[in-house]
Amino acid sequence: MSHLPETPLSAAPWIPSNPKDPYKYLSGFGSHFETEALEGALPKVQNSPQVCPYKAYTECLSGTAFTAPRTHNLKAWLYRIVPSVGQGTFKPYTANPYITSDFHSSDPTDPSSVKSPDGVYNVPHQARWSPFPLPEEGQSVDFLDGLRTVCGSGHPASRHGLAIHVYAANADMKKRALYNSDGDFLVVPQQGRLDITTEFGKISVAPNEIVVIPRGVRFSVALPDGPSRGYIAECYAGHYELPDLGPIGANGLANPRDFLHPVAWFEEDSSAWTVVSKFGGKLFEAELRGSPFNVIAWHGNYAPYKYDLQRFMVINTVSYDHADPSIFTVLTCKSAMAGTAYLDFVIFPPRWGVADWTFRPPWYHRNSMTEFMGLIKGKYEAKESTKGGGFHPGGATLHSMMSAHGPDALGFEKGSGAELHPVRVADNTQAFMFESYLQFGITKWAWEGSGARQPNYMLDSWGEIKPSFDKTFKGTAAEAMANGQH
Ligand SMILES: O=C(O)Cc1cc(O)ccc1O
Ligand SMILES: [Fe+2]
Repeated sequence: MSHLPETPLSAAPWIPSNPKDPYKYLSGFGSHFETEALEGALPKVQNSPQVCPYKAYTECLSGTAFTAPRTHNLKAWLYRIVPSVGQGTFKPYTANPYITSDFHSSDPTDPSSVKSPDGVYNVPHQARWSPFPLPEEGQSVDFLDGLRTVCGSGHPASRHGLAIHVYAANADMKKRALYNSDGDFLVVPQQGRLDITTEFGKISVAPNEIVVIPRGVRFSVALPDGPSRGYIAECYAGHYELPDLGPIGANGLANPRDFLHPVAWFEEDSSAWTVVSKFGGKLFEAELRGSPFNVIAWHGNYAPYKYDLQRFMVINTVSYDHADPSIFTVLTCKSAMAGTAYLDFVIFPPRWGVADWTFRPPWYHRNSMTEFMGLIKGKYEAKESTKGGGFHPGGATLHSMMSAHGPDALGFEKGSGAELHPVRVADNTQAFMFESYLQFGITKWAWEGSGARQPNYMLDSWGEIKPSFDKTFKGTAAEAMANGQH
């Protein structure tokens, strides 16, 4: 019997991840765009004429220091009905106390408890969470109030580190806009589309797509599909870039033309709005004189963008061994250390598995990097066991630097007994990893407040692993060699 699918994959239709997306986009990672919602709204030639077309105000939004090298310099020029200074005084926003950037205990060796005085857990424990809870029926929670910090490292004040958040919401943000002073938000929806109005225009993003909202960009989220959930990686340092391709060549992985930026869109609304700034990990609110979405035209290379993960061109072995997961890097936020990321965004997309003589699932390992994983849909290879809850869409795992992990007992059994035909791996699934060279602290909400952490994850996954040590067995590779296959 053939192990190949009955319908050839090449005959299957290409279905985009977001077929209902109503918006138009500008394509190209890092391009310098021009877009106007009113014809002639962009000043010709210069950035700041004495009086702008339509008597708009000029405003510059920079994503890097003025003096950053040209290859990394990011900025946008916005032409708006009123400038962003049309705002009241900031005061603390207290409705959501679950966002933080305090990740390091002052006494990590506290012998009485692994819990630090500020409620952060700095522990090497392998952790797994069942799907994070959605708002209960009768509750009305928008994207802003549904944000929860799970873990992170460093602090935005020194522009070093990152935070990982999840969101769970069931209501639109209405006349509230959020911007992040601390870093870029990389949003990975897991359930429900996000209809995001930004200063730069509108973006629709569905599960299996991602969206990046850069530092400073004001946005408001509506939920056309109702209850929504997802993950966010926030980098306090630089910005997300496409990874270098090295010997892969000029093409492959995430291709630049598949990154989509909004076209200018504005509304004339002078009623009272609220703007919320995340600043130093805390939230502050101020009144706005009118909608912040009043930009009639913009140009530049600093703008939000989205990407359909289905467009990722997957590269992997066609000979032997399990390749390092860095081959699946979509975006990276580099540190100053060569080849070492603050944060790599890595996916585990549908693909063919063809490796000969090989244990095909991931190997057991202890990584010098920290690995946070989430699941958008389907299941993740090598996590076969559902004991204690399993790894499900909307859940997460954290394997901190040097903390041992790998296939669970059942995953090992299946992987070491599998017939090595070409097989489809991860069809209709999408797992992802936020991988970082930093050590993470885990928030009190994630550890105990969410109710989602699986306390016996280690034993449930790996407790049944037993030695099958056999002094006479020379290994499958030796067998293959003896048969002249290796
Ligand atoms: O731990 C994990 O499941 C992520 C992972 C996947 C893989 O294929 C190789 C290494 C790795 O850390
Ligand atoms: Fe790993």
